Amino acid sequence: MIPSQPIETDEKFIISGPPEPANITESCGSLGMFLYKRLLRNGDTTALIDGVYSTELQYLELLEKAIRLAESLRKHANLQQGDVVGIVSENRLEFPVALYAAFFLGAAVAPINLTYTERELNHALNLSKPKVLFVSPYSAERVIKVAERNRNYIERVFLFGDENGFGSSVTLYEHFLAATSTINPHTFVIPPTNVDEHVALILCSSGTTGLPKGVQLTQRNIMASVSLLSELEASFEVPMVVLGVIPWFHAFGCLTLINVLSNKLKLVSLPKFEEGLFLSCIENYRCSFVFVVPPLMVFLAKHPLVDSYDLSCVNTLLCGAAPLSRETEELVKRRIGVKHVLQGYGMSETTLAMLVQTVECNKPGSVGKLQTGTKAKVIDLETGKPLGPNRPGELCFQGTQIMKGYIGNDKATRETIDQNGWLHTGDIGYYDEDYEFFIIDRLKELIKYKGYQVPPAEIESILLTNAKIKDAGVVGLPDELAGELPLAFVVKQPNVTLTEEEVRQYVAERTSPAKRLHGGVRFVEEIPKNVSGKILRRELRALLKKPLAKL
Ligand SMILES: Nc1ncnc2c1ncn2[C@@H]1O[C@H](COP(=O)(O)OP(=O)(O)OP(=O)(O)O)[C@@H](O)[C@H]1O
Ligand SMILES: O=C(O)[C@H]1CSC(c2nc3ccc(O)cc3s2)=N1
Ligand SMILES: [Mg+2]
Repeated sequence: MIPSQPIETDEKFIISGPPEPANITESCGSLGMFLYKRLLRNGDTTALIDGVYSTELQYLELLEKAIRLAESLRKHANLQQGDVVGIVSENRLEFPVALYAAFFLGAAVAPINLTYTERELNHALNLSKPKVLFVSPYSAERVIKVAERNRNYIERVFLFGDENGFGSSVTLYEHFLAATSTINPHTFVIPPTNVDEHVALILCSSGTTGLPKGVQLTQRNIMASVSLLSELEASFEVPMVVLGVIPWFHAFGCLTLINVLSNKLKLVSLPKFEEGLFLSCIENYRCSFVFVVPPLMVFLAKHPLVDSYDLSCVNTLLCGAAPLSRETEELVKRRIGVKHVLQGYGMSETTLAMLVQTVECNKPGSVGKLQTGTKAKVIDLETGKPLGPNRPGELCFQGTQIMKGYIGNDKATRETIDQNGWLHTGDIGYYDEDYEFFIIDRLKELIKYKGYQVPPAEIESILLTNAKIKDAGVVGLPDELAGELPLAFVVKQPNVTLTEEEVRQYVAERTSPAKRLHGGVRFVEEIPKNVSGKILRRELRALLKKPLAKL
């Protein structure tokens, strides 16, 4: 039977981003040389400012310290190309020195969350098996305990800061750095590598849907991601002073740090998010560009403290890592007068953003268009066939930012990257006729109500528009008849009265029947989230199993 319509070829619905800038990597031969050249080019301008102590690091100082540390690691810690360096620390000026020293030696870096418990630290360290560890005083006690149990691969522990309260089990980073005070940065040899094979970063995914995975990013992945800010920078009318509060042990923060340092920008670092410190840092250092995650946008939209600071210096907020509603975006724009809120979408597995809005393309609620050197398709959840515009399905990507694979877990790698090199994200979204993408939610987290697939993020965004609600998290309450019932955990604003019926009514007036809170409302003190701003819905589902507190 001859089809009445031309059969839609798969190729028709493969979307390609702009070509990658010419020979971005060929001329360097290694990530180390690529980064070395950019630090050298940036000269003695300020690279980093510690937002708490106001100490500064110039680009050439960073280069000289990183080279000296690399030489010390090579000479006195026997660190070689292909070894792994662990960094368990908050954002502080020694972090990029250790990061770049490892890159100059052709070693891989495993940044690890310093707030991890001993159990989590043990899991993360056994993924990457670092030969040497750099630790912050804030995490040293726990890390040293775990390191002592893993001396079969951890040979040295270096301590940031200027006091060593841990005896001979650690070496002060400052003393180790001083061990080679005379090295000439211009004579240090950075070995060539195979940029496509050589692992540069081993990142822990956020652990939102289970135990964090060890995501291996190659040197090419990192180099390919650097173009993100160079393109954005070109379109900004003000010099970019970037606030770095996103943790550098996470993909979003670490790759943003490398992006900033590769594009001659100035980064003000904060060790963690504290409301007053965050706002005073923006005001004091006149930060014009702030990377944020949605909880920080909700803070800027709703917290009274924001009115006590002058944030008129902020030109652009660049938000990602979790769903951001257009309502929250509008509230922030109106309240602090920021010129641009640009969303982006990425995964640890995609190095940095795959999709990012620009000044020219930023429809409300969209996460923007495809990055350079990247292809995308949206596939039907049943058939796996690529879909056309405005048809929701699973987002899949190919390109120079796609990870090498999960360390020590070929099975999980094969389940994520298919035999044609497509990375299956597990995220549901669509693209419109202008090829701007919209994220709906995670496949794993959709609530199945009577055959409908209800995205929790959509109900959460509606709840956040209620002035009496400070935060919200929505999950499915298991139900024999319906499958699951949408249920909201709600944090009230201080000193407000709000009843369950009011909340149910508020949502019912704004949604179709399937998306209403058939499972009810639970008032809680806070919504559990990880440091990259994602709601830990598995912890909310665990609360459902606990008996309701007696009234
Ligand atoms: N702009 C965005 N809008 C909605 N979701 C986003 C956005 N950016 C990132 N995400 C979510 O974050 C996920 C990537 O996060 P990350 O790699 O840090 O680990 P995770 O997927 O949260 O945790 P794990 O893989 O360990 O369960 C994406 O798969 C997507 O679900
Ligand atoms: O979701 C995550 O955990 C991380 C992995 S990297 C990433 C993002 N990267 C960018 C870069 C620019 C931007 O505007 C948003 C994001 S989200 N998200
Ligand atoms: Mg994930």
